[in-house]
Amino acid sequence: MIPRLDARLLMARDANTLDRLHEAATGIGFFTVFNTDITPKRMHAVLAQYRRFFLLPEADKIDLDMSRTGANRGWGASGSEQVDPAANPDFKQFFDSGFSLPADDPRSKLAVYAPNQWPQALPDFQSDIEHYYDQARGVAMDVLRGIARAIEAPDDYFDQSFETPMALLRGNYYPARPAWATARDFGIATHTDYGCLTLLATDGAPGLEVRKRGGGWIPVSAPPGEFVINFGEMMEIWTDGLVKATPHRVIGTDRERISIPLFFNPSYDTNIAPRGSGNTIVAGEHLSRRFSETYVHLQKPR
Ligand SMILES: O=C(O)CCC(=O)C(=O)O
Ligand SMILES: [Fe+2]
Repeated sequence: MIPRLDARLLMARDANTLDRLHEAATGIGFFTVFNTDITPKRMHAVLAQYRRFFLLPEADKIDLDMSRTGANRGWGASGSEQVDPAANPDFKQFFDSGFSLPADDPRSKLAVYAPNQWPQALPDFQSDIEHYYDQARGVAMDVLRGIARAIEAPDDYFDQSFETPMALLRGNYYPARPAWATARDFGIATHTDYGCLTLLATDGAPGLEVRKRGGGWIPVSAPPGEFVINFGEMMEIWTDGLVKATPHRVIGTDRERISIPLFFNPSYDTNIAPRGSGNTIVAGEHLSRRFSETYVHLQKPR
């Protein structure tokens, strides 16, 4: 049901793989890729870094708590994000890092380019995660070049929009579903991602479910080294609805789970209005609005 694509064939512009990419992007909005340059061994090491972080005592994480620092970098405690206004805040924890601009760049004051915040208790965490961030962006850009081809744009159509990407790398930690959880409680409630493309690594534990057109849910899982890819709201807008931003969720099981999405968002000033429409929709404004709707500490009283 969810197509599995070979990254090597995608890079080689294999016709059948491009056809399946087109079908996945314009249909279910999800697929997986294997055979990228990021090996399973590398992925296990990155997953282990995030696991170490999440298992730190609260006292080692509290200084990085976004609801205290106001930054959108660092630690999000359980209950700090509410992606669906009809559900309770998510019970997952997360850790965010992303693209920072040098202090002399006027855009460095924007929250989407804020400086990263790293845990002092884990000496190798920063370098390992920064390295993975570079690797993951490389894979995401390769897939976008395939998408450009699939929507009959030049292969490098998206490239210039990702020179200073608001790309956010997140580690999600889902504990086993708590005993107190009700029907309104989720690891992450139903949502669409905000950006262009999400490259998701997981520890292999099941939990992710993708909404089918016409209703129902499809479970999706991938072992370390295989990536789940989906598209976000900006891509759906940009392609005038051709590429689909599909709702998805994690209810949570009796097992803990770690997932690592790279939200591959373009540069702040990118115009994501439909190609050829003559309109302007600023990517950074869309992203900032979605953050202010879903981060509990930024939400306005309703
Ligand atoms: O953990 C997952 O499988 C999905 C996470 C997700 O949808 C998100 O962080 O936006
Ligand atoms: Fe998501």
